[in-house]
Formats: sequence, structure tokens, C-alpha cells
Amino acid sequence: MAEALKLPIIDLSASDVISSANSIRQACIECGFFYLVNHGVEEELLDQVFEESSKFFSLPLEDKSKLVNKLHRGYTPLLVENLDPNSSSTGDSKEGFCIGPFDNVTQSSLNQWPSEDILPSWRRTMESYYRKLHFAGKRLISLIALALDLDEDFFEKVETRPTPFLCLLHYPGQLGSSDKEIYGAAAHSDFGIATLLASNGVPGLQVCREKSKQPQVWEDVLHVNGSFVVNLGNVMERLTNCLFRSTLHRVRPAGRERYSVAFFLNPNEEFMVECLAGFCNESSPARFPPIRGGDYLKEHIAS
Ligand SMILES: O=C(O)CCC(=O)C(=O)O
Ligand SMILES: [Fe+2]
Repeated sequence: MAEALKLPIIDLSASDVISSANSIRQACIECGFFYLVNHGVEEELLDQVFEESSKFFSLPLEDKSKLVNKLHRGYTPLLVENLDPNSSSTGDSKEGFCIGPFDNVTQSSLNQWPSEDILPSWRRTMESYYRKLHFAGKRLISLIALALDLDEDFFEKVETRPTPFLCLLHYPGQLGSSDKEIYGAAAHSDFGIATLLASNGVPGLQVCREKSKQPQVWEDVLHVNGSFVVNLGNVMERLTNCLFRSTLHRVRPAGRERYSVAFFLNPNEEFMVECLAGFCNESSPARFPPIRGGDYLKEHIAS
């Protein structure tokens, strides 16, 4: 059993935003992971999301496969994604379903939905959860902007505002017998700006704080009722020249069915992902060349 990691807790509704931004800054420099509480998402809605998620993943593969992932929206079957292809030839032992933005007709038309005849309240539940998370995500990112000494509305402009994706994940409890260790999600860091994660409480998520230290030390991230686990993605390392950390994490199978819902704040296509002024200088030059969000996404998500 790995040691449990004690993560800082950030209160999204605290009135002293400067103090919250300072706590976020410290958490992002030290670990890149923290718990988010008082985020405004009701427990009842989250319960409904897990209930609907379980109903979808319980459908016959034939039905789920009709919605197979296109343009990062829809169903990804078990073992298809591999978050660490360099170390593992086997895909991750999880299945997923992703929903992209629906704030304009063009974007919205790309989403796929299970038939209302089979799952009548599915779409309504997921859209409602997406909206709530979007609201919480905007507030969180304004605190992250303050934590970077930027204007609070830095991430609200047309070209800087994140593009969120909601991904439902299901890790089956039983694994086939194999000599190799199969991960629910193999070791990876997220490629976007930040991720807000909720789970049904079944353990499995682990973090490796020092990715280059050998042997790697993995610590358990415990479930805290009513909180989201937030972690930064690689875009934040690029913006801060690695001051803010995008930490390696994975999901180990716990022998019980785990459901999680990840809300990924990805860069939008027009966002220039480059070291922010004040985070690099002559003695500490930018470690990554600038890249447009659209090109960055092409490099990081398989189509
Ligand atoms: O399901 C989890 O607990 C983590 C999922 C994750 O890390 C990811 O999808 O990027
Ligand atoms: Fe992740």
C-alpha cells in the first residue's frame, strides 16, 4: 500500500481571493495537485451523473460502439487508449465517453449522445453538469490567473479562454489474469491547462511528485467527500517555465469498479502557449518554443 498524500484544500467560495490565490500558487509550485471544496456543484447532481454514467457503460458494446469517438467526442472502448505507450504495450483498462463544448451550433453538432429512447435523462444530466463545472472552472482559472500575478480576467478573453471537455471514465473491477501489471490509466501528465476530477470514491489515483527520481515513489490521492481533485496540465508548465507543476499520475486497479468524471480545461485553438513575461529571462530562458493552441492540441490528442 502506497503512502497517502496530504494535499492542500482550496475553498472556491472564500471571500478573500488574494489569500486563495496565494494558497493556489503554493500548491501549484509544490505539487500541482489540490482539493477544491465549496465549488457550487450539488452532491445530488454528481450522484445523478454517476448513475447515468453507469447506465451508459452497462449498455451492450454494440450500442456503445455506435457512438465511437470522433473528433474527441463520444465513446472510447476498453484498452483502446494508452496514456503511457513508451512503457506499456497494453492499452488502459478503462472505457470513456467525452463531451465537448455546446455553446454554439457548430461545436454542439459535433457531440454525440445516447438515444433518448434508451437513456431519457442522460443528455440533460450531462449538459447540466458540464455547465456547473464550466462555471466553477472559470472561477478557478481566475484564481490561477491571480496566482500568476496576471489580471483576474486573463483567461476570459476570446483567444485565452479554455475549451472544456467533460470525460466520463469507467474502470472495471475485474481484470483478466495477466503477468503484466495493467493500469486503469497508465502514468501520464495531463496536456491541458487544468483538470477537475470527481470519482465515486473507489481508490486508485496515485501521484508521483518527482518524475525523474528513481525508483519512482507513488503516493495515493485519497477521496475526500464533496471535493474535486484539481491538477495542472502541461500547458501550465509551458506558461510558467516549469514553476507550476504538471505532475505525473496514474490509476491503479483497486479490484472494485471505479467511475470518475474529468473536466479538462484545454487551451483554445487561438491561445499562444508560451512562457509568460516574468517567468523567463536571459539567465533562465524559455524551455519550450511558443506554439498555437490548435497546433499544440493536434500534437497531443489523437484524432
Ligand atoms: O480517473 C481518474 O482518477 C484519473 C483520470 C486521469 O488522470 C485522466 O483521464 O487524465
Ligand atoms: Fe490525468
